[in-house]
Amino acid sequence: MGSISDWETMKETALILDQFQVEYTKDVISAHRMPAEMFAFSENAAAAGVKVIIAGAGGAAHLPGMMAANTILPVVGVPVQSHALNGLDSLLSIVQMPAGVPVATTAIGTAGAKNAALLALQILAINNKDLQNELLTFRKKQHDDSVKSGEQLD
Ligand SMILES: Nc1c(C(=O)O)ncn1[C@@H]1O[C@H](COP(=O)(O)O)[C@@H](O)[C@H]1O
Repeated sequence: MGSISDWETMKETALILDQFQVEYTKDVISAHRMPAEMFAFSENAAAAGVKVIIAGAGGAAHLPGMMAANTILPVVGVPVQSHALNGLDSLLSIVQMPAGVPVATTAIGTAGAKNAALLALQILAINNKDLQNELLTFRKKQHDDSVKSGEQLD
């Protein structure tokens, strides 16, 4: 994430990765404030065994795009809700990548942070049958909880 102030949002990503017991690292690496560290991380990530990068940032959210510029690992960008523009600035900064350097952009805020984890897990599950089954169980629980919530209206 671009700042520790993003943690309130990005902890939702971590909670889901914890739930699936997937190994990950979390850190503050800002393209704007820490360009050398951002460059080193994204350039070395694949060799270090990273499979997917999730980058959350707000405002002029260049971090996901700059990470994506330095690696061919899939990058999932989470637009953190900003105060001034409610995250529309974050969303547009992340989603409007030029052709050739994709960033998979989620919804703004905590829904996006959760979906970033789930999308990363789905990418990892392509070659992992156990993870596929865990994701199917997750979806089934979500389905059953939704059905139950409707039944409470009866
Ligand atoms: N968008 C970026 C980048 C970047 O893209 O490199 N670095 C920090 N930031 C964002 O600035 C916002 C305010 O940061 P502070 O709260 O630290 O002032 C955060 O949402 C962060 O992601």
